Amino acid sequence: MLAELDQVKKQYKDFTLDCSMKIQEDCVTGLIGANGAGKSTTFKMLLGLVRPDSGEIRIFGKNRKDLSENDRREIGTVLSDSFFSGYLTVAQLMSFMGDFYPGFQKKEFEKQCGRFQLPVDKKIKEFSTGMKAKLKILFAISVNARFLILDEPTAGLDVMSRETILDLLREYMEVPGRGVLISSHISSDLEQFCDEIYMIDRGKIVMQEETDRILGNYGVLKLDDRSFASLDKKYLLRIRKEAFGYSCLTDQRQFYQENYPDLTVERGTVDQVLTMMTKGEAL
Ligand SMILES: Nc1ncnc2c1ncn2[C@@H]1O[C@H](COP(=O)(O)OP(=O)(O)OP(=O)(O)O)[C@@H](O)[C@H]1O
Repeated sequence: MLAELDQVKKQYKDFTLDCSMKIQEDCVTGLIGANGAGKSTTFKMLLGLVRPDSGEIRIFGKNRKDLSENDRREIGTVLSDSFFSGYLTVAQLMSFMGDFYPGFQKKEFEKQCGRFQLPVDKKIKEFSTGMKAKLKILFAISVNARFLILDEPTAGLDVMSRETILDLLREYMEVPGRGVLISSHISSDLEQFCDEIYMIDRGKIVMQEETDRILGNYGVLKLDDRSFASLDKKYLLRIRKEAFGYSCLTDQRQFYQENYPDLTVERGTVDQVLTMMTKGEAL
């Protein structure tokens, strides 16, 4: 296990976070939720930047305070803008990265900069948003950490740049024993990339599921009032009143497809499932 949050709680004035998660090796774990749902607070607690009020956080099986220097170097994260002095060039930054991160692979990093057309002799302040995002991910990957914690690494990027970054992360995951925790409010990113998805809503984890199971077994039924009244509801997770009748979320799509061939049963996308889990009602 790379990391575990066990009933971790944090209270702000009008916000309560109450979160349990497990992040496994060889697995990309996604945290998805609306703005203000608690994603960044969860990440900050994992990184030791926010102290939880209660609960336990373990990284590599240890409490944060027991992590060795080497353990800490095994955690890669997207560096904040403030880390990069905009007046430096990538070449200048590269020259001292090795002092901070002994695992920094300069040659590989340089190669990747070429591949992603990041000019090493241009000042970072002159980079576009997409170039900066790629640079940050490249740095995070190049320190050769076992565990990457990436809070919205694709935020503000166009489709092409997002794809590039996801490709980079896929390559990173080819080495056994590694793992990534990533958040995004773009659910299609997570759908393509994550093995396991946690959904967070107003500080609570409302669902945890393998992506393959979401895409393979979940579905949304669209029914009028009469069909809804006669429906077997035992496999419904959430229902939502609509103008036409009801939308219902199930994790047994096949059951409804086989037993109600006339019903409209849509394949569950991560986005649909999140919407139903957060806006629908439990039965
Ligand atoms: N230091 C703080 N003091 C008070 N409230 C805070 C603090 N940090 C976060 N919050 C509140 O906690 C809630 C969750 O914020 P958080 O940044 O974790 O959400 P998020 O899911 O990352 O959102 P976004 O997608 O917008 O980044 C918000 O209501 C926010 O106002």
